Amino acid sequence: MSDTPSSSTVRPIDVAVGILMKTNGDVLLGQRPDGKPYAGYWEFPGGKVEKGEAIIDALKREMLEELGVEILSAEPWCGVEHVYPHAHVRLHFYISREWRGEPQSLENQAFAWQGSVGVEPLLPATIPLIEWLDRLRDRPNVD
Ligand SMILES: Nc1nc2c([nH]c(=O)n2[C@@H]2O[C@H](COP(=O)(O)OP(=O)(O)OP(=O)(O)O)[C@@H](O)[C@H]2O)c(=O)[nH]1
Repeated sequence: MSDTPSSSTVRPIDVAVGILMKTNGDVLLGQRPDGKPYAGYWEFPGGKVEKGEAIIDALKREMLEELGVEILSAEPWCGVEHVYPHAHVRLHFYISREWRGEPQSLENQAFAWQGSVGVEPLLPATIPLIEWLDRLRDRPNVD
C-alpha cells in the first residue's frame, strides 16, 4: 500500500471563482489554457486562494491578473467541492455585477459572454452551476 495520501483524503484546495454577470444576465466564461489540467475546458475565471489570503481578496486578485478587471462588489453565491484526479478542490463561487474595466485576455485564454451557456466542455464541477444560474435568471429578485 502506498503512503501517499490520495487527492480525496488531503485537505481541499480553496479556489475563488467569479461569475461576472451583465444586466441582461450574460456571464463570462474562459477556456483553460494549454499546460493546465483540463486544458480546453470552459470555466468561470478564478484561481487558487493563497496561504493567509481571504477568499474575496483572492477573487479580486485573480480577476485583475486574468482579466484586468477591478471587482467593485461581489456576493458569495455557493460552494462546491469536487475531487479530480489532480486535486481535491473547494470552489467558492461569487457573483459580481459591478466591476471596472473591459475583460481582456491577459493569460491568453479565449473568453465568451454567454446567456444560456452553450460552450463545451465545461469543467465537471462547474456543470451544475449552469442550471442554477438559469434558475437565478428566471427569478432575478430572489437570491
Ligand atoms: N477558475 C475555475 N476553476 C475551477 C472551476 N471549476 C473547477 O472545477 N475548477 C478547478 O479549480 C482549480 C483552479 O485551479 P487553477 O489551476 O485554475 O488555479 P490557478 O490559476 O491559481 O493555478 P496555478 O497558479 O496553479 O496555475 C482547478 O483544479 C480547476 O479544475 C471554475 O469554474 N473556475
